[in-house]
Amino acid sequence: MSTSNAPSTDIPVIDLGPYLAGEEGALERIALQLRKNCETVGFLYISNHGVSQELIDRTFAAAAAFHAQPLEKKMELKVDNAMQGYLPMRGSTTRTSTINTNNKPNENEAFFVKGEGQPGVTNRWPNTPGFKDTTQAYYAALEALAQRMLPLYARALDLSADYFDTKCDHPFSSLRLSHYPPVKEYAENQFGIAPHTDSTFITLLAQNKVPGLQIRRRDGVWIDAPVIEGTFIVNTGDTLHRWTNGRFLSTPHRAFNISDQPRYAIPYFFHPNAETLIECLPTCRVEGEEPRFPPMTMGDYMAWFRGKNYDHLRKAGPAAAAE
Ligand SMILES: O=C(O)CCC(=O)C(=O)O
Ligand SMILES: [Fe+2]
Repeated sequence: MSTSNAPSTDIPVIDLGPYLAGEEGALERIALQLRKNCETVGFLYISNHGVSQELIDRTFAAAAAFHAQPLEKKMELKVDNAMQGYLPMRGSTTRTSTINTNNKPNENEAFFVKGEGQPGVTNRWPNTPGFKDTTQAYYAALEALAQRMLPLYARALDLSADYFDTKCDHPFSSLRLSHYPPVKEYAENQFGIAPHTDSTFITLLAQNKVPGLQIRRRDGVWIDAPVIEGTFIVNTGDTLHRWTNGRFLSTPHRAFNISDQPRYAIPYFFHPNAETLIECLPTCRVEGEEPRFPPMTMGDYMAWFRGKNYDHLRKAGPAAAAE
């Protein structure tokens, strides 16, 4: 594994407290901080976000308990065409990545929880104690947080504060509970999760006790993502990148586990509604130029993304991924 010794980039922590408390002027002030970060890094840290450490810890524990089960038990909930359920070890290869030619499967397994009421979704739950209650509470807390952040993104883009609200009021999101077993030595071009940018509007990633996440700076150097207790990492994804005509950056990242213990990650992937059209925002058009990305609904974009990256959908063909 090619870790670097480069010093970590100075990524400021954005304190959401004043905004969440409704303090006057906080929306505009924090929106400006957000804009600066998204135009230069696309990988930010938020503190005072209102999600309890107890719930975060419980969700990590739910991930650990699920993955500790025998394989046959996990396979009873094998991932379906709506991407709900258990994705077996090496069940994905990140082929949509524009930053690396990923040709080896990711050395992780995962369980996906989807929002109830999403097209084609019926969540199936494992019997591990408290799993459903914990993951649903976590899902709901992070969905609410992501939605609270929408006015910040809207103002950062000089749009009315409620611009994204109706476009993201039944989000096409998911919670992923990943397990990366320790790997002493990764093969050439093999990773816990291969270099990629997320498909999302934003991803909310709880801090991990086991290191392994790296981000690629704009100068091409990979650095260990700083671990800052009490913060979430907020990662701009490709949906927001496309929507802003490339103005907001989606930062390349990857993960390994070279520790001697299992590593779990619990990213919440926030997407707009399936039917929302992702088309160059009015404030991001460049005079006299065509937008950089063709318009696409969120649902179509995700069908393309999933059909490429997840083996069971790749084998089933495009119709299955669009379900
Ligand atoms: O394992 C991590 O820390 C990051 C996971 C990730 O980037 C992803 O699941 O998209
Ligand atoms: Fe990611």
